[in-house]
Amino acid sequence: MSKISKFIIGRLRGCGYAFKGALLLLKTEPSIQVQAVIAIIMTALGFYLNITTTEWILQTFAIGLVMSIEGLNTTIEAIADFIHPDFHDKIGFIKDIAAGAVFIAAITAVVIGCLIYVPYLF
Ligand SMILES: Nc1ncnc2c1ncn2[C@@H]1O[C@H](COP(=O)(O)OP(=O)(O)OP(=O)(O)O)[C@@H](O)[C@H]1O
Repeated sequence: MSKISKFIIGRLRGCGYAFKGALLLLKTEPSIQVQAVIAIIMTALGFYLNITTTEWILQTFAIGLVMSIEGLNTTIEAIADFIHPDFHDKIGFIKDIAAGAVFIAAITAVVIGCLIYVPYLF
């Protein structure tokens, strides 16, 4: 097999694992499930109010930002629980700052949502 074929097959396999990981997140993580439902509602609202292309870009970016950081937060929690299943201040700190990153992304998404939708609704 040529070098280029091996490279392409490797990348495709990597995409498969990543897709499997995204499905695992959606199937097992309640926070991601809630965010996915909110994303569907916001997408429906976007179509209903016929938002502009720029607004679609911002909304899509905000949804992707929150869900991907939530995925990383879940990963950090899983690693923390695996390497140190018992209570430890440092594990608490690690989990808290990971959750803090999700909070920052979520606030950013709410601000973007308000900037897009407030002018349409009021
Ligand atoms: N092993 C631990 N040692 C110290 N504090 C912990 C530990 N596990 C959890 N905590 C504290 O409890 C908080 C919640 O942790 P947990 O792992 O339940 O996160 P969660 O956001 O509720 O998770 P989930 O995504 O499963 O709902 C952490 O942010 C941390 O403050």
